[in-house]
Amino acid sequence: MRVESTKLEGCFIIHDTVFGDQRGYFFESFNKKTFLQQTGIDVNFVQDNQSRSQKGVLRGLHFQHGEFAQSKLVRVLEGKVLDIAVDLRKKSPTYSQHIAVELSGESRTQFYVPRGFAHGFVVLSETATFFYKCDNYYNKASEGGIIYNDPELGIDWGLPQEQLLLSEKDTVLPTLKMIANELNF
Ligand SMILES: Cc1cn([C@H]2C[C@H](O)[C@@H](COP(=O)(O)OP(=O)(O)O[C@H]3O[C@@H](C)C(=O)[C@@H](O)[C@H]3O)O2)c(=O)[nH]c1=O
Repeated sequence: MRVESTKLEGCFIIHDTVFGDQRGYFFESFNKKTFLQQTGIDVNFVQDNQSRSQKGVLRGLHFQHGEFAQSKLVRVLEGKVLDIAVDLRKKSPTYSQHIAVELSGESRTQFYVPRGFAHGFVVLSETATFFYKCDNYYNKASEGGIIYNDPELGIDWGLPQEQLLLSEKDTVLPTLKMIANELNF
């Protein structure tokens, strides 16, 4: 496992060590001890999620407030996505900045998004199966979100607007400025 730091403190890109042979391949997709050694984070994942989406589907930008804040280790099993994390930690020097990471079934790259970030992704391939581990349980009442096209965030999602497909809920999310006072990360 090789861990790459990013411009946003606490966000890591993870390249796994893959063993290939005539049967196919093998790799450890998560190892708590190695993860701690390489990142310094003693994470305790309690929930795994999987979703499948067609091209142009944009899920996000999502987070959970307060005691239900979640860190996520995300990856793509099949297909290709552009994954986005936005820093919502008020005291962070990179507050409101984001990072974009391409994840695919082929590269098997993983992305660790710590608590205090909004997260979202858009599907670039015909379909994509997205898988992620979370260190806190889903809690509907704690759900928060930021609109994907917040002009102050200026995220380039890599696809033309007319190709994007969002849930109804995700089309009416507020801008970061509108909810900045409620954030307590
Ligand atoms: C996220 C989640 C949703 N659900 C339910 C609620 C709802 O009925 C259905 C679909 O939920 P959503 O529309 O919120 O799913 P989705 O838009 O895929 O939400 C996810 O988006 C990505 C970007 C994230 O970062 C995740 O944390 C999560 O917020 O699944 C759960 O039961 N458990 C969960 O952990």
